[in-house]
Amino acid sequence: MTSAEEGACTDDKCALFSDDARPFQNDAAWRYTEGSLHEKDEGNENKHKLSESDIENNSEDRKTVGFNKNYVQDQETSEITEDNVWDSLSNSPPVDTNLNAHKTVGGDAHIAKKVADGYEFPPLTRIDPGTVGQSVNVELEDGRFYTRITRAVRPPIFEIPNFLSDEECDQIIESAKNNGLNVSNLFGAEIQDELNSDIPLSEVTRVSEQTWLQRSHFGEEFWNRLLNRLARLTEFDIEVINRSEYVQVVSYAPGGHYHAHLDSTDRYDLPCCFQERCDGKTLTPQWADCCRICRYITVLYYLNNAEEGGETAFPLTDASDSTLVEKTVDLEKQDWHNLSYYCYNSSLVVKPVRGTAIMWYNHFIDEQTGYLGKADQRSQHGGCDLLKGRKWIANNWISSPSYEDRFKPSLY
Ligand SMILES: O=C(O)CCC(=O)C(=O)O
Ligand SMILES: [Fe+2]
Repeated sequence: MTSAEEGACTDDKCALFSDDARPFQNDAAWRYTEGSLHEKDEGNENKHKLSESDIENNSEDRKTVGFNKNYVQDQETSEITEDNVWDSLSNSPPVDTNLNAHKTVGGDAHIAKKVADGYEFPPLTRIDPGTVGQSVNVELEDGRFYTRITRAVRPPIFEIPNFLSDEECDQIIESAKNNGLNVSNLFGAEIQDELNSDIPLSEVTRVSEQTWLQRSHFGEEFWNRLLNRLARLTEFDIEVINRSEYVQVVSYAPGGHYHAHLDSTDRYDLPCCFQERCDGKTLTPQWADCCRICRYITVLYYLNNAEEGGETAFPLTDASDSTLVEKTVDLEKQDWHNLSYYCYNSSLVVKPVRGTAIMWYNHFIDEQTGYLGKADQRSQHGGCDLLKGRKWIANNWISSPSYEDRFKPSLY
């Protein structure tokens, strides 16, 4: 199957998007797309169409209805209860009997080395963000300096203007269009159920289309350039970047959004999905049962200027411990997940500017092992309603294993 055949939607199933904005020509069936590169789900149909009246109703909802108390937390987000919320505030390792193993072998955990029969993922590091507003010149290519601006400290969130050139943005968008885009799903949950239901569009967790780009879609030269720039930006071994997930390109039409979520998961009893998928399963809801997403860093690229709306919002970033506790218990009483309503109340709101990259950490570092620790609730974020035009972004997630799996090869 060619990639064009894989990644596509038929005309009527592409109806989330207006004709002039619809770049998708080919006609394979809709399928789960979060993490699914090779499989299609013949049965999925997108019955929820984003019409002009939807968009009007959507803004009407925003004005008059307010937050729907029945809103269900994004499945990609870990369940938070009063009992475990304090865990998510600290760097403390999870209560996990496997940790005993770390104690006996942990002495050399911080020495990264190539091993004869494979690769050892190095322990994790974090760039010191300094203070909000701080600007540092970093040499991301030989002789070429970029500005890295601190936008938040907990977690560190950086903005790097002009990280991608206009030509590079165009090339990524073109490759994505050629590859074909499909309705976006959630890790472990079918968005189709929400789209098919009667709930207003503003209550649907994620409304966008996406595709995955591999090295071959970029071409060797562009890929290597990007890899090097990313390695210098993240201060990671180039092999760590190379062993991470493919690049996810996402496109939003007016009314499109992605409510607040974590990009990673917090299940310590499961292997990382970039290293293992159970029984060869490739469709997200299935593999969500048997592996967890391990995205230490998100690097998000804005590929165009969203005409109006479409900001990336971080509702909890830099929140005090007490605010975080207050905001993450009793989730059914919370309003901050729904960015159709909450966007501009968020602690950080980033306007999409073509070529800019934003980068942040989704996990703490486990203090005992130096490897992947708990997910950081302050990294909750999402895309606000796009009001006009079209928004194109790409996610470059930097995957990282647990200490125990540091020798396990990546599937990428
Ligand atoms: O669209 C945005 O600004 C955020 C997208 C996002 O968080 C995601 O795709 O995981
Ligand atoms: Fe995200």
